[in-house]
Amino acid sequence: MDDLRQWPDPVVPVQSLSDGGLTCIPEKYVKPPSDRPSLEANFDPGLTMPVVDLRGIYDGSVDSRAAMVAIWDACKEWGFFQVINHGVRQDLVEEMKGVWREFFRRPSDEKQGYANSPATYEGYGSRVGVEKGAVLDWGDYYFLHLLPRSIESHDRHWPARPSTLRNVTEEYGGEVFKLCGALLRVLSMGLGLDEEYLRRAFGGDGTAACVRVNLYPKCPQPELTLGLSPHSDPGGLTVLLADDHVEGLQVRKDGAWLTVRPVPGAFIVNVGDQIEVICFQSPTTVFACMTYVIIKQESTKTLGTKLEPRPPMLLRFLRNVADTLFAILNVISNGIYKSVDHRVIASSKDERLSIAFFYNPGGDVAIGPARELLTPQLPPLYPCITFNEYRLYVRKRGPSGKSQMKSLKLY
Ligand SMILES: O=C(O)CCC(=O)C(=O)O
Ligand SMILES: [Fe+2]
Repeated sequence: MDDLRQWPDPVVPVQSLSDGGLTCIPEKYVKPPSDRPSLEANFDPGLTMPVVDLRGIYDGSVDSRAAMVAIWDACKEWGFFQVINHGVRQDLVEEMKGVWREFFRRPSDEKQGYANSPATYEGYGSRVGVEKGAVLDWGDYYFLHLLPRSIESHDRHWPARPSTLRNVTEEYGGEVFKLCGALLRVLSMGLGLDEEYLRRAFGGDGTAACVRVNLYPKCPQPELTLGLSPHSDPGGLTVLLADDHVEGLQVRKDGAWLTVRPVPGAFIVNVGDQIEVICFQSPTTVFACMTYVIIKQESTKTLGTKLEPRPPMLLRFLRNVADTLFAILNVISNGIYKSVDHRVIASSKDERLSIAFFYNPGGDVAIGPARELLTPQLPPLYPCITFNEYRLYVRKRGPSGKSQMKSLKLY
């Protein structure tokens, strides 16, 4: 059993490395060549993530049907979209960014007083997963539970300074929570389900929410590392407030990594694993997922033993075939909302701040494919397990490094 009370190696905040004025990044942040980002040609102007105006959904002042269709399509094709006129006050958004920037500027000793452990991740941290000697990401974060009240982070996990941080974060969390409720109604309707379906499936009043504030300090060698490794979000829906000035988020689209250009004042929304689990599984998707998992597992097993009886190039080729097959067949099946891999690249120019709000099922709520969407001929693709079990399984795998992060999805 992994010891979840402490990290396997001493944790050094990336901020302290960056402030120290390094010209080279330490070895343990250097990714293997196949995982390194290409810093050019990763923005395709012909392929931009949909931006949806939510005005009509709130007040009926414009036709909301077009916005709903845009959201349904985006969830199937991208797993991501941006929203404008989202109902969260802009001054609150600015305050939220302000208090967290201020926190990260506090003295290092003060921040270390909130250092987190892998048991709950609450507090100030810099790594994910407890695998000893793992290649690390170039980023620090602060993680807090907001809801339900019964698991809201204890007072000791909340930074005392700046003094307005807690109030602002809770108010912001409350507003974004409402936005997620509205979005879940739209997503339920897109599946032909009753509009409260997904909200109920997530546990109604027991629905959970947490926030992860990410700080990616300036990096002297962004071509060798990543701010955040590829992963899909394990929960329900994520609402990301991205930095106004520094880009960094990349989304996997048809096998390529595309850099997202955040629209000013917008949130970036993405579908998490639990929504994909609930969605309808068409036979084509089942076939695609099975093929994908089998090839992927085989190649991981072989790589995992370090025997490498086959040359790594062949394995990489097989993985690419699996990824491509998965992408193509998913497009053909066109029937589900997808939880899509994303990652963050580091920047040599400036630090980047992002605030991810996670709307998750209650920990004890069992999530499985919607029965209403299954027929006897259509077996469910995913097992029905509680979100806590899912998280435990995820955590046991130790999310670090690309292949492990990618294998976190429970098929
Ligand atoms: O910083 C970003 O743009 C993405 C953050 C993210 O994916 C996460 O916190 O799960
Ligand atoms: Fe994420």
